[in-house]
Amino acid sequence: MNALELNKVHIKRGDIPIVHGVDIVAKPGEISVLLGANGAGKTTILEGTSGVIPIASGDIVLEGAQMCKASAGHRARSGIAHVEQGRTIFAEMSTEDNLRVGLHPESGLEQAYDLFPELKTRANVKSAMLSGGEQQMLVIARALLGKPKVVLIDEMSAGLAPVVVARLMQAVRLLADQGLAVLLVEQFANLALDIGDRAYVLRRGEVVYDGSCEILRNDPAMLHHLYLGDMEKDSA
Ligand SMILES: Nc1ncnc2c1ncn2[C@@H]1O[C@H](COP(=O)(O)OP(=O)(O)OP(=O)(O)O)[C@@H](O)[C@H]1O
Repeated sequence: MNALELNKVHIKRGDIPIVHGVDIVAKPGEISVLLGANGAGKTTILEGTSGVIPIASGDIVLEGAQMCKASAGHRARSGIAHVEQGRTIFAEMSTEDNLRVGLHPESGLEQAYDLFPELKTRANVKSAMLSGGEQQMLVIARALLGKPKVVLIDEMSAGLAPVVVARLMQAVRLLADQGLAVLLVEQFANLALDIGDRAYVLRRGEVVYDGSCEILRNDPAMLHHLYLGDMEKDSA
């Protein structure tokens, strides 16, 4: 069964239609990668899915249960974790206290420290003092401790050094290998395609590619064309 399904989802920002009837799935054990140029609507889709913003129409289904009328809190408790852009930490609190905020009653902190041993060595440090990469590890680990069924990750690599991004990508792959469904929005398409299973390319709010990551990884010209589409014609 799919962990998460978006069926014919339309989303507006104010009165402006941004996302036009997208179908997206995320399966347990897999990474679905959502790619597209700036402004294509990737963040809007994640926010509509987690309930940060409402959707105009369509269905959001989590393990067979309709979510589109549920509050953001209900969706989170039901198993949709959203790692938003911008690394939202409680800066004055220690790493460990930040992790405890997300802790499911049946979880311990070990899962976070197993995934990112780096955080254990920084457990008692005020999280404002962590590096950008460590802060990103912290927000991903915190999302994990709520025992989600699907995790939505938005541009985790923003502003980080390539070696740190590679470390994060490896950890996300591990999460999927442990059975989680992941929907990953990423600016570095090639890195995401390296770890992903299924890819979606979004252009101006529409899915213009839905298929394997491998095909796109092996065809950079196709990827380029999917990103730019008729903008190439527009500028010709
Ligand atoms: N809060 C908002 N109010 C109004 N319009 C918005 C808002 N946030 C985003 N938009 C518009 O919605 C469209 C899609 O934005 P979105 O952030 O979803 O794209 P994206 O694909 O995630 O882009 P990026 O890679 O730059 O983050 C853009 O035209 C953007 O200007």
